[in-house]
Amino acid sequence: MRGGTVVIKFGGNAMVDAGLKRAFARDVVELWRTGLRPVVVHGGGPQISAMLALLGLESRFEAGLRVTTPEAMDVVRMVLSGRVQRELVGHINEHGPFAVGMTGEDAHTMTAVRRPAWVDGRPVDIGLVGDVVDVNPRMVRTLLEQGHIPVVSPVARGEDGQAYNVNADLAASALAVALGAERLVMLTDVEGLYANWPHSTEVIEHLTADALDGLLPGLASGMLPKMEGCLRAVRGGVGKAHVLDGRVPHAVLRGALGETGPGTTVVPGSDPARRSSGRTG
Ligand SMILES: Nc1ncnc2c1ncn2[C@@H]1O[C@H](COP(=O)(O)OP(=O)(O)O)[C@@H](O)[C@H]1O
Ligand SMILES: CC(=O)N[C@@H](CCC(=O)OP(=O)(O)O)C(=O)O
Repeated sequence: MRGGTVVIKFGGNAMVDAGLKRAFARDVVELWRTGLRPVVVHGGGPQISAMLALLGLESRFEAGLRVTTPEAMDVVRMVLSGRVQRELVGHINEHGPFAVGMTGEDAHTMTAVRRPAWVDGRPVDIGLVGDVVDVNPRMVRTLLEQGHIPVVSPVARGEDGQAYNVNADLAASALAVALGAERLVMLTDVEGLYANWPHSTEVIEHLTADALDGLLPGLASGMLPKMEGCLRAVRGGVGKAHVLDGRVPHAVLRGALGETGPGTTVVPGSDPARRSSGRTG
């Protein structure tokens, strides 16, 4: 294999459309054919919420993280690795024997500790939510060396053997660091990081790690773990992290191949942020 490793986070919100999922799978195989080594980490937040609702269980988030009871944890595991991952693996494998699904629990790939959410400067108990503290990338590397495309569900194992629900952005980031990935590409359902959201759709196109660090405390909901993931990635040695609109055809090709275009790119270092001329309102 010639190319470097690219970790791609495919968000649950970018996966709501069957056509988009098929197009994403085609693009990932295309990347593999160019010689890159794609690793997919998938989300599934909306799909988990839908299943919880069907079962009459509550969905509640604190600082962008799902409050996860033991009952909810069973549903998270079932939906992520029993449904969302299976579907994605199936779409990729329409093109050949490429994809192999696994979770962070497999071969102790991701070890997590229970994490609180920080709300108004105070820790809040959010149940079985994990922060990845150790990644053993051996299994993922073996799959890559065998010519496979790993598709990883964001569930990690605690030292106690307990399964923990990990935000997929943070799982992708931890894996990208451990693999020494060239890039981390996060596909979501907005054009990138908006400055002053929800009052404006002005995309911040370029951010250094230090500038992003300063912005993090002001970020809300799903963007908080995503940008925290980008920050951890570039500080951990990943060359670039992109947040791109997964609803746009071939966004993943653009991000992984390093072509410029709409979206937010985070790089290591400390220059100021650069913004596009988007709409404000
Ligand atoms: N500053 C921001 N810029 C863009 N989107 C934001 C911002 N703050 C919060 N959001 C919300 O974050 C969402 C993306 O995160 P999330 O719902 O977790 O998506 P994904 O499933 O792709 O991880 C957007 O749809 C938007 O509603
Ligand atoms: C702790 C936590 O919040 N875990 C997430 C895992 C899935 C995820 O991150 O999915 P998206 O990328 O689609 O948001 C959840 O339960 O929704």
